[in-house]
Amino acid sequence: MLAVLHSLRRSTLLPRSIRIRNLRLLSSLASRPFSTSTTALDIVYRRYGSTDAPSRQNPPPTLLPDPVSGWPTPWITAEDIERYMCVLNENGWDIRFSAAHSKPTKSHPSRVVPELFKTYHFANVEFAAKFAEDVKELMTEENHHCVLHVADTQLTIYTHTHSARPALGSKNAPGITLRDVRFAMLVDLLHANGANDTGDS
Ligand SMILES: C[C@H](O)[C@H](O)[C@H]1CNC2=NC(N)=NC(=O)C2=N1
Repeated sequence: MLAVLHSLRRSTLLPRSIRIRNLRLLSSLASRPFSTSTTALDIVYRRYGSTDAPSRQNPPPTLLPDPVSGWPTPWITAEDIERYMCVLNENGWDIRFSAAHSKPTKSHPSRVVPELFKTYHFANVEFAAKFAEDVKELMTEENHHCVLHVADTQLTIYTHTHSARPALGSKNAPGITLRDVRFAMLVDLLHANGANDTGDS
């Protein structure tokens, strides 16, 4: 790494501005511990500064929401979005509005709802299918049910909470709650823990 720094400093091929920017970039990389891959766990820990190796058994105490009890569950608040969504988004989760997975009710046979979703990529169909089975087990453990869409070597997970309500509203309305945030993080931890054997790309 240092050799690269020296060669860049000497190279006159690059305009001075790019040379300096590259040097700053490289020196910052050189000073940081070299990580081979950034998994969900790394991002979570880098953000919260824990040093011990995380695992599903001991997820980061600062970030993973506690299990939520009772229904309807309040929607996530603006503070929740600030605290959780940036990390989830860094880990590949996004939000969309769709009626595809809403649970039909008498008053709403079909309803557009917000849902968290993420697509995982695997080296082959078997790994994708195995991970889908692991996620189904997690659904049972958490008593929280999401939609899995397996397409060849890709697995997309959609989650929202059917029995939910706006934090301060009175009527129930499906939405994204801390149940979904917790579930998404547990799936990422499951994936990060199993990354070596699912061969995900
Ligand atoms: C009675 C049962 O515990 C509830 O219906 C649970 C089951 N799993 C669930 N899963 C999801 N995604 N939303 C819910 O509101 C929900 N409710």
